[in-house]
Amino acid sequence: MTIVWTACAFLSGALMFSYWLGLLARHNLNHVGDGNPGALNLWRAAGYRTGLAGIILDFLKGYLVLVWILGFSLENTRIQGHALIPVALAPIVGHAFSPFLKGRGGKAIAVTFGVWSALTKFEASLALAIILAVSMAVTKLATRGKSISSSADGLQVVLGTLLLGVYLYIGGYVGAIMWVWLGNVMLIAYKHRKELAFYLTKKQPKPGGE
Ligand SMILES: O=P(O)(O)OC[C@H](O)CO
Repeated sequence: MTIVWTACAFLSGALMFSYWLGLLARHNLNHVGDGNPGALNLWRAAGYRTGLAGIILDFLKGYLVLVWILGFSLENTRIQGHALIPVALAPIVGHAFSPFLKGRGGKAIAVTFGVWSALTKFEASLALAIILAVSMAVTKLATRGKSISSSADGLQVVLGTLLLGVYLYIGGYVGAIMWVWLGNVMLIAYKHRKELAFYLTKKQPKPGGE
């Protein structure tokens, strides 16, 4: 049954709501900002109302499918032990490599929040949101309010997801949850590889996503 649940979770994650909302508003997100088919570029292209709808739908496709499969509590879920790992990672993989976009997909930030909200009853998502907010506030202070590069944005997201692991570990999370976190970090780092590469090559990533 794990394969069936993983497939359902993957399919839900693969639904590219922000990209499709962009098309409905006559914008191809591949040509907006950094080309990521996510809610930030939808917001830029189609305004805050459509952008918010994209954030909510991209969040819910990770949250609702896992609540449906796992229930509201991991203690009483039908998915036991390490079977949780592929099921929980599937919505993130689905968004990151969506077959609806020929495997290209997005950076998987919004769906990551949805997944952690389902796994930890919002606790880890709140922690990640606070980590990212503090990191952005510190950066704003350090740069005296100047807007920062997409590389710096990407680095913050990757470091924030890494720090989430420290929070989870200190919070007593063990076993499958920590493997889900590790898989999540690797996926987020891979999807931000061009931004991270800047710190090695000093070449800014070109607009156009992948
Ligand atoms: O990570 P995504 O693809 O959900 O997109 C969310 C934001 O647009 C990323 O900045």
